Amino acid sequence: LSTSVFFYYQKSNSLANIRGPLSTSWLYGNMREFSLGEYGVRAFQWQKLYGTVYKLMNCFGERRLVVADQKALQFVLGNPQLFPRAPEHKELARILMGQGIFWAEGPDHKRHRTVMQPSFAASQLKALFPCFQETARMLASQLQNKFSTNEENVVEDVCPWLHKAALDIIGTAAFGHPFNSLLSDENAVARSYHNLLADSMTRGPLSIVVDAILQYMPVTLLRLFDKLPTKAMRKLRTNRALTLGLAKDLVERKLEVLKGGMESEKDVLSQIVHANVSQDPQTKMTPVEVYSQVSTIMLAGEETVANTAIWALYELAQDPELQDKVREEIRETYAAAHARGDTDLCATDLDNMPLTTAVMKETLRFHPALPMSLRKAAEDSIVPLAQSITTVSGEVVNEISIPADTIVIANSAGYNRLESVWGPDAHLFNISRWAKERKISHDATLGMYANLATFLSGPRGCIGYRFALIEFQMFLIELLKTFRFSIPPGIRIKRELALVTIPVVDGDPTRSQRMPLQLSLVEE
Ligand code: HEM
Repeated sequence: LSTSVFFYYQKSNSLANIRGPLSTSWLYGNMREFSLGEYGVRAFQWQKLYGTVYKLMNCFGERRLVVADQKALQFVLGNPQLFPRAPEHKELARILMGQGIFWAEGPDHKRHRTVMQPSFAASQLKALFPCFQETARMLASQLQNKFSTNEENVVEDVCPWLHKAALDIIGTAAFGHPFNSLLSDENAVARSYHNLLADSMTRGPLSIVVDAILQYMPVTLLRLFDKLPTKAMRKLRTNRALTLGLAKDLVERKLEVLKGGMESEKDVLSQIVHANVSQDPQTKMTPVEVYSQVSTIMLAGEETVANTAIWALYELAQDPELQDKVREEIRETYAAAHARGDTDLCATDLDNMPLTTAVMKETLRFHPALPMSLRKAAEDSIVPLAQSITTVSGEVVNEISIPADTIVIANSAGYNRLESVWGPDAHLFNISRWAKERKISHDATLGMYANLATFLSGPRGCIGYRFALIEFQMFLIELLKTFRFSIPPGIRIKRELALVTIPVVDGDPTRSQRMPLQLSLVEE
């Protein structure tokens, strides 16, 4: 305890000169305003007031650092050995996804990444294009079934549909295993992912305090959390057991294909299993690690893409003119494919749709699925800043000292709204910023795609971002080709945080994930 108190005061002193909002509560600090209610409202106000790096009070007076500065983010995310995940967050990753790449740190993470990275290469994913296409079409066709004869429009919550479609794509493209969840609810593994994060990541004052207490617990005690008899933990345990069973079957099947000398299938997992078999015994992943990649890919790949596509539909539903323009681009792309003698689009057609791509980039900027990621300083560091900040004492500084044990909140949502990078309209959803003629500041580029922090950056940046982009684009193409979307009268949607940002209908006491949209059929 005395060591904790010593480090706590040491850390408090070094961060004392960084500005930030006053804490109104010793118990909650600023965390209720930061992470509860409509996500982002307060955080963006604070960023405007205090700059791209500011200090936040967590529970019991613990200070955290919120970082949206490009250079500082590059430094923190580019040096995972200096800024690993905190032990309690690593444990949460284990509870959710097992001992896969998301959980692994240091040389173990490098080992996982080396085996897995080639399976997510653009050339590999191109071969999987038909899986993306078929599922996106099935999604549109199932939604079409909601229209009974003569009905001009229907109001439908699009969340379950996008989640099922995202799961089905993971099934076929990532595992070569159809879940068919768009067709029926019979698959138990698929069912266990339904609302998994929204239901298990409780969003309330208690979760803030519990999260703060966890960091003072030894890992052995943290492990007991997994055994808690709560509804949320039971849901997570069931999900993990079912996914593990599936993972074992899948991996065994893929190993048999290899042993039988047959050509390996194209799906991501087959490629991973294949790559792992050919690895040096020192760098191979263990069977448990390979199984854990199944739950990791399921969770990391399903919730994120589904929510991103849901937010894109929300933005398009508010802008019928933009929707028509995108629909026209889709129609032209299909017409060009037919004109060259193809019956269908091919993967390279996706690269020639500037308007659709602009909608995707702007959605990823404006609604990052994971708005922040937490790291813990392993040692004292001096971190450079792209934009200087003014300290409490009035000094203007272009580097900051981050003491060991500080929790750093890598604020991707904040970076994606920086006026210095995105212009004075950074807080507006405006796809024209992606037009070629409008120059976006790239003083210090960040991220894996379009200078966005949405997929983060560095050695732990999203391994599946290319997969996500193809999937997202195919959803937009097939849905906009078939439907016009609008916001039903009297509905206001707000954004809440349940590890990922989810839509919630304002005033809904259940605060469940919902996005009711009005759909009408596009005339042929
Ligand atoms: C719009 C969709 C997506 C977004 C916004 C997104 C975002 C992210 C972010 C921010 C991280 C880093 C998280 C952290 O370190 O705290 C990450 C990691 C990861 N993502 Fe994605 N992701 C998306 C889609 C996907 C897809 C489709 C897959 C797989 C099919 C995937 C697989 C992964 C994996 C395995 C990691 C862990 C990488 C590592 O630790 O080395 N993601 N993603």
